[in-house]
Amino acid sequence: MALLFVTGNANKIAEVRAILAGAIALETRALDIPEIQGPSEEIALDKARRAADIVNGPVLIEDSSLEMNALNGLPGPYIKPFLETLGNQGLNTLLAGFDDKSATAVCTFAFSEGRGCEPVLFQGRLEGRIVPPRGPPRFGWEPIFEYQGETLAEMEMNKKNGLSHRYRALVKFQQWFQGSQQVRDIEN
Ligand SMILES: O=c1nc[nH]c2c1ncn2[C@H]1C[C@H](O)[C@@H](COP(=O)(O)OP(=O)(O)OP(=O)(O)O)O1
Ligand SMILES: [Mg+2]
Repeated sequence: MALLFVTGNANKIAEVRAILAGAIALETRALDIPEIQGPSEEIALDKARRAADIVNGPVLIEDSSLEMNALNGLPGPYIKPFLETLGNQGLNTLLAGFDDKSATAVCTFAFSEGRGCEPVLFQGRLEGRIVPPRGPPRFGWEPIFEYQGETLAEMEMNKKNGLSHRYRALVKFQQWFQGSQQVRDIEN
């Protein structure tokens, strides 16, 4: 049976499909679920509970955040409204007064078995730095997040999908999910 990935973001779907490369069959549903305030982990747990309530079955969701170290981790999970309001140039300006441009991209997946089931979390982190935009504006803050000399926007998709915060989180999820399916096969 296909796993339902709930997100309103088409770029996330494309990346998750490319990273899983068919290892887990995926269905998707575009729901824009309200997000609480708080740490990424709490946001992801709450998003998964709401998604499981809506679809009344097993769901996978993810929450992405961008932590700027000079700002003690802000914007963090609030990166989406910051990006929408300031743009990539404005996100650079936030760090204008600091020498420390380092930042961490964080991807937190949450999987719930269904209504009333406590979700399980899987997190991946990628450390880089914030730079003036370079590369095509394909997806979000890719043009300003530099990793080993290249912005994510300058990278080949395959390369990003083999090292990203999302890849690192999905490796953990895939290992856990396939293990839990095997246990189920033995039990059934
Ligand atoms: O790899 C990435 N490279 C560049 N930008 C990225 C990436 N991953 C997320 N982003 C952006 C999209 C959104 O502006 C924010 C996360 O917000 P976030 O709430 O997790 O995503 P969303 O609302 O677009 O979709 P969803 O329906 O899954 O919540 O960071
Ligand atoms: Mg969102």
